[in-house]
Amino acid sequence: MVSSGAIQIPSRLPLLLTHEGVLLPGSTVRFSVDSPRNMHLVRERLLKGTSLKSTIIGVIPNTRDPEHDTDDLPTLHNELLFNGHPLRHTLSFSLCVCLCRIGTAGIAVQVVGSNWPKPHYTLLITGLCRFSVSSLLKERPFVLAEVKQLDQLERYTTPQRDATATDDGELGELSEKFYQAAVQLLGMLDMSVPVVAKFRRLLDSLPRETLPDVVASMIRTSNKEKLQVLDALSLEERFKKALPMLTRQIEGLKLLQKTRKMSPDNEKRVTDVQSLYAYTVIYFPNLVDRVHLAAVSEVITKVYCLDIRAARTLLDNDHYAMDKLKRRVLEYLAVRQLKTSLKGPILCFVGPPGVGKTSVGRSIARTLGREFHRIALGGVCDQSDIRGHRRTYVGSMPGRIINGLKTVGVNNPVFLLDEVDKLGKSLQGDPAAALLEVLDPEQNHSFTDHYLNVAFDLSQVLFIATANTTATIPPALLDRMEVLEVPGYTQEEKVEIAHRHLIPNQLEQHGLTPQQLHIPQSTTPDIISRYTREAGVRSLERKIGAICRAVAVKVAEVNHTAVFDLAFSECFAVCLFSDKAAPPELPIVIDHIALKDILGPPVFEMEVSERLTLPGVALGLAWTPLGGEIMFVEASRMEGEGQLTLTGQLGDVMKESAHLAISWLRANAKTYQLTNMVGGSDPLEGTDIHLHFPAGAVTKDGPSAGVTIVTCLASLFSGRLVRSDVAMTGEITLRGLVLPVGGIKDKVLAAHRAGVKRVILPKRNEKDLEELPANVRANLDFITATNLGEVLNASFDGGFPGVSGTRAHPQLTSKL
Ligand SMILES: Nc1ncnc2c1ncn2[C@@H]1O[C@H](COP(=O)(O)OP(=O)(O)OP(=O)(O)O)[C@@H](O)[C@H]1O
Repeated sequence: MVSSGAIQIPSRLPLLLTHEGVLLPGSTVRFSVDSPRNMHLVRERLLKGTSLKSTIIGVIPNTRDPEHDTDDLPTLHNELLFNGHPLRHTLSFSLCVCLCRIGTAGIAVQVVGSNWPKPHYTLLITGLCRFSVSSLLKERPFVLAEVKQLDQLERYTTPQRDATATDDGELGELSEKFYQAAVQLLGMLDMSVPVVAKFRRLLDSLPRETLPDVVASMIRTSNKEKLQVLDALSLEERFKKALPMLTRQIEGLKLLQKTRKMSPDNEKRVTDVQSLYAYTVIYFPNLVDRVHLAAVSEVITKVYCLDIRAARTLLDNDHYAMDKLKRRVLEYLAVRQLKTSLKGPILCFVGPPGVGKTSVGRSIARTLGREFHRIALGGVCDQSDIRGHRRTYVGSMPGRIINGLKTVGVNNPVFLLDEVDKLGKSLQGDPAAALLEVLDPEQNHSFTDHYLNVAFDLSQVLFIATANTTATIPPALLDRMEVLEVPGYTQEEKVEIAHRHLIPNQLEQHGLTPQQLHIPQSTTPDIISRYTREAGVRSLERKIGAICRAVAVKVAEVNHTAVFDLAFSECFAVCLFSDKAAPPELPIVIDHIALKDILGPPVFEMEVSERLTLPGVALGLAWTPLGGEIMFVEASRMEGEGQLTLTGQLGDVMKESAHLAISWLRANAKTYQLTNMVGGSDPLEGTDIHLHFPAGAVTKDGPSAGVTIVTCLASLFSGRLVRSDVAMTGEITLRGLVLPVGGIKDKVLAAHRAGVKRVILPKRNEKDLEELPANVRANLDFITATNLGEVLNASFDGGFPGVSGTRAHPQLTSKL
């Protein structure tokens, strides 16, 4: 059997020396790999290679004890000739043994790595054809050999004359006998089992000459018997070796059926296909596709081998802080590694803009060694954006999922579904409904894009979603995701992020070096507090970019002058060889004055204390999808008829909170000695009240401003100033209770950013404080309140009249 024809395996193959299982052409076998040579082969050939060719390897069965396949084997100088060629290498004993064997060239269709219980890989290999080793080219780090193909590959791919069909001699007889025996075996099995039915169909379409290999790999045979089939180079001999094995299997099944018939309640046909098909997955149709694919596509499937320690280091190197998120991401990756499956919850990172959600997604892809693709979902309101258009439309095209796969060119990328909370809806359907199918691991193995109109397997794609808030994510979609909250950063964290990541990145992007621009650690807090007000670090990054641009101009000017001082030839050399501007003598240091020159006058001032200088102003804390915010509440009163005016774009819930606050204050006016303009005990008598929430263009809603409105009005009616360093949040009831609210972490971070010293919050929110960074907890004084009396007492210096003594609870002082 000499190889001829179009389809050839590579003439040089890396060899996998296996101790378990024998790979026969046409079968698929799972091999566990842990010896040093084989591990090298997987890492350097299968995982690094990107072409289909690099997934073809030679499998040489080695029946020796695996323990002996170590690198310190005794080596022999091999002077054997093999197929007429001298073997020029010094070979280990095990290699000499292996060399005498025939092997099977196969395609690695899957590589799965694990570190538990020890580092190893599991390979799924589909056998293509026999080969013999002509000469060894190298022994380390893995064995590479010059090989000679022994079987033709075309027999699987092109309908051609069957070598045995026309043979009237012994071979024809043998092959017919073998075929009939195979039909008999299948007849004894349960056809309702898909793999049996599939094999029955294949039996007629396969060339007879392939049957011994296929059948021997499927029936119960020992490795020794399979080796005999592998070693049989003549077809006749192969039939002769495999036929007794097949007959034995039939006899065994007959016996089994007989014993089952003897017990009346067990008359069903043999369905124990599992025992018969111990190693086998029939792969012929795939094989045909794969061999053809070799000519057109270089895309292969790589399953990661993930090292959790390396993943941790990578995530730590890329991102400062975010400990909780990083821990959860590592847990998620570790579980996937142990399960070696991709099914699992879809992670959804929820947090304000610029806190690193997208960049963590990018790091995960790097950690897994996969392609990364971001799909922006903001404003998508047509389901064909996800699923594609039907081809009947002019200008139709595939959806974003299929387009993304086309862009990355592999079927297992990390897809970041950015801003799932901003999906729209329109007459053209609901894109969220299409996403349901994409994100459901039970359904997405057969995702159908309207444009392609064939099912596509998305189960290898790792989806990660990001959002600013969960409130607007459709519930069915949210249900399929595991939400990981990413809160904003404290000032100290931002300083660290700036110096570890943002400044070096911006220097790099602007072609500057630390020798040219230096932003001292003492300047960064000023950039953060005076020029940005955000939960994340995106504006901070922009400001640093602006500083870099300004400095780049200076550096370029200096260089220009310097270049003119040079002789022409030197000048030419500078132009040729310097891709970065030459450093000026001293780095340009950005101090407070330089900062003002470059960025202009400060955009934000520490305005809290200045604005709380009149009675009738209080500071609240609000949550928005952009993070926490401080929120002033102002009240004024004038002669009138008890009217309440509310301004500042308030929602219904907030308006109701204002009415509640007024009702509670009127009901408790005597206790707290609150008066109207003429000194009467009903604060609203002959008085109009105007409540305003500044930043009038921004819509505000929610119940959490309740305590702030009460405090603001109490200040107005009593004429006393609210403490200038206090901010508060909490819902109120008509009876004066303080109820818990959401977003505490973001709100407290906002208070901390604004320089507030005391935060009043509902008692039932005390547990949320544990999630705050230690330095924030240490810098703030937390007062937890169960009723409005406690809130008022903590908001005014020296407590609030009427409640002191009776309502000043010792627990008002935080124990944190
Ligand atoms: N903890 C961090 N360590 C280092 N860099 C960070 C960190 N957090 C954010 N960054 C940097 O801030 C920038 C903005 O981050 P990114 O684009 O990931 O934000 P995002 O949360 O996805 O925002 P959006 O919701 O607007 O998409 C990036 O350059 C990122 O590298």
